[in-house]
Amino acid sequence: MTTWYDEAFRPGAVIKGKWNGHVYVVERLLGAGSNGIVALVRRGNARFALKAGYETVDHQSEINSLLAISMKENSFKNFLIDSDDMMIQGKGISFYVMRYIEGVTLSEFIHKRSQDWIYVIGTNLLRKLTEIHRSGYVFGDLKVENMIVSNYGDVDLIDFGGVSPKGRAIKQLTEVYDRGFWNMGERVAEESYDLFSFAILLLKTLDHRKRFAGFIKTLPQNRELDQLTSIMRENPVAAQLAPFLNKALRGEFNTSEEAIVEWKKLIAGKKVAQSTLKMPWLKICFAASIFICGATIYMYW
Ligand SMILES: Nc1ncnc2c1ncn2[C@@H]1O[C@H](COP(=O)(O)OP(=O)(O)OP(=O)(O)O)[C@@H](O)[C@H]1O
Repeated sequence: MTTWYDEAFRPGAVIKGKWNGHVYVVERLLGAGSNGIVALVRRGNARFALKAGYETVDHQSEINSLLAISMKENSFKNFLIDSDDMMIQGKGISFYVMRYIEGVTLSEFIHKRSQDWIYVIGTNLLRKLTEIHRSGYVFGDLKVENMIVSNYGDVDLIDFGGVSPKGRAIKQLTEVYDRGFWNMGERVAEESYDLFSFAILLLKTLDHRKRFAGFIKTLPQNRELDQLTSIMRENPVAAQLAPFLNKALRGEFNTSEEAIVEWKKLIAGKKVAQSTLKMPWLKICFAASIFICGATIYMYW
């Protein structure tokens, strides 16, 4: 069965905003989730990610949250490019256009490079959370799938469907990242809610035994913090981060500003292994030296 988006999001399809009149050409689909469908689009020479929502009310609330956190002078400024409606089969579908972020998931990044990168990525992610918290909001649905990591451990958050004003109920969550699931606190939009998910995200990424798939199936009365602390005992990087992770899991940080200070103290002096840093210039020099050597041999032979 074909759906409205198969036609609207096929490569080469043209999407025209009803109100702002901007024209986008679809390059390819980037992904589809429970709230909407995201495509890589082109306007002139620029590339963007365009997200069309399944439910107008939820979609509008996602745009409002994104607008609210991008009001301040922070890294979310200019993330939202356009928001409009498109007409498909006589029906109005709302969409918004955002910066296109090239990168990979945190798990892929750590797998390709090394676990040491968690120190850099953790700092960058805490900075992002701090920016959102300063705007009076909480991210809500922090998880591996909702962030993109690029070259030097830069972090971008995507999917703002869970962003809630502080003090309100959490509106979108993913079980194992949710402190309510672990009986460790309420589902209220507090900075400590995001910091709990932050700790889970790091533990899930560092856990070689992939225990989280099993945690989902456990009965509520059997979910214990000890299941999480066992990961810290087994993984050397998680063990180093344990003082921070324990505090975040127990809700002992009131603010992300407080958390980032502690994080920085803990990771001071930790470096990313040189072998995992990409150094294109080194490869270029190496290739050039081989070429010069080859050319010299050829000329004097
Ligand atoms: N700005 C962006 N740049 C690049 N890729 C993006 C961007 N935004 C979203 N994507 C891709 O599209 C996919 C789906 O986006 P998104 O998570 O926003 O959808 P969703 O319906 O809200 O998902 P979920 O079911 O997790 O709530 C993402 O996993 C990501 O691969």
